[in-house]
Amino acid sequence: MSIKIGITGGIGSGKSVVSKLLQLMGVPVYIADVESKRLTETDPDIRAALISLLGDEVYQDGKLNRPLLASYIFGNKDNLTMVNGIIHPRIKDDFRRWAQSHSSYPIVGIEAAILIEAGFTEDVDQVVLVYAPQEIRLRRAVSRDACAAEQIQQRMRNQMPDEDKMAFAHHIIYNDDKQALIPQLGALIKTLA
Ligand SMILES: CC(C)(COP(=O)(O)OP(=O)(O)OC[C@H]1O[C@@H](n2cnc3c(N)ncnc32)[C@H](O)[C@@H]1O)[C@@H](O)C(=O)NCCC(=O)NCCS
Ligand SMILES: Nc1ncnc2c1ncn2[C@@H]1O[C@H](COP(=O)(O)OP(=O)(O)OP(=O)(O)O)[C@@H](O)[C@H]1O
Repeated sequence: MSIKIGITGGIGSGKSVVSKLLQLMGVPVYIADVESKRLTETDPDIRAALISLLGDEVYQDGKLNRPLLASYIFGNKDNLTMVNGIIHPRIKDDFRRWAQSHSSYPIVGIEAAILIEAGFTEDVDQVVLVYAPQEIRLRRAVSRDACAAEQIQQRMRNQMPDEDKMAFAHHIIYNDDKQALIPQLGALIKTLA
């Protein structure tokens, strides 16, 4: 059985970069953002539940209306909780199956911004926090997504502050423009293996 690591960090922290590097270093990583995109479009139970909450327009030509869902959940905590309650159990089941099918690897990972908030920590052995100060995260996310700072800040308000996530982390990878990532990840793999 593999050691399962949960890779987390708020929006713009650099989780995707860290996950890509880990994959290059031989660690398969389940990317929750990508898989949740797949599941929201293919899982009939998720589709039915989202349509009953938001109406038919939440899907357009079979594709999820992402701006509509985003404005529904990021502006209202109750809506966020409801939608998370529909999608997260499915991601958990899917990750369990995926981990089983990758059990020959010594280490596997799951990358999720809201690993801790969504209770995915129960399904992993160790939590790895990718940390960058909030102003760096905001700058990176704004330039990556070419969107307004306010839009990123709205998502940040719906995530636990990364400083609070430190209490749950077994390992912290600093992605703060001061420390290089590859040596930190090499040391992490050595510690885990
Ligand atoms: C709301 C949706 C449609 C917005 O889509 P969009 O293409 O604009 O953004 P994308 O999916 O690339 O997410 C970008 C970032 O937003 C943040 N985010 C997304 N969902 C959530 C959430 N439920 N709670 C807090 N932050 C979130 C994360 O930092 C994520 O990396 C989409 O994020 C979604 O379906 N979210 C619900 C599923 C979920 O919880 N995904 C996150 C798993 S980590
Ligand atoms: N060390 C770094 N140096 C320069 N740019 C970086 C660094 N780390 C990340 N970035 C850039 O910052 C942006 C955000 O990084 P990334 O997409 O990995 O964040 P994330 O934590 O996965 O965010 P999200 O929660 O939105 O998925 C990307 O455009 C990425 O290329």
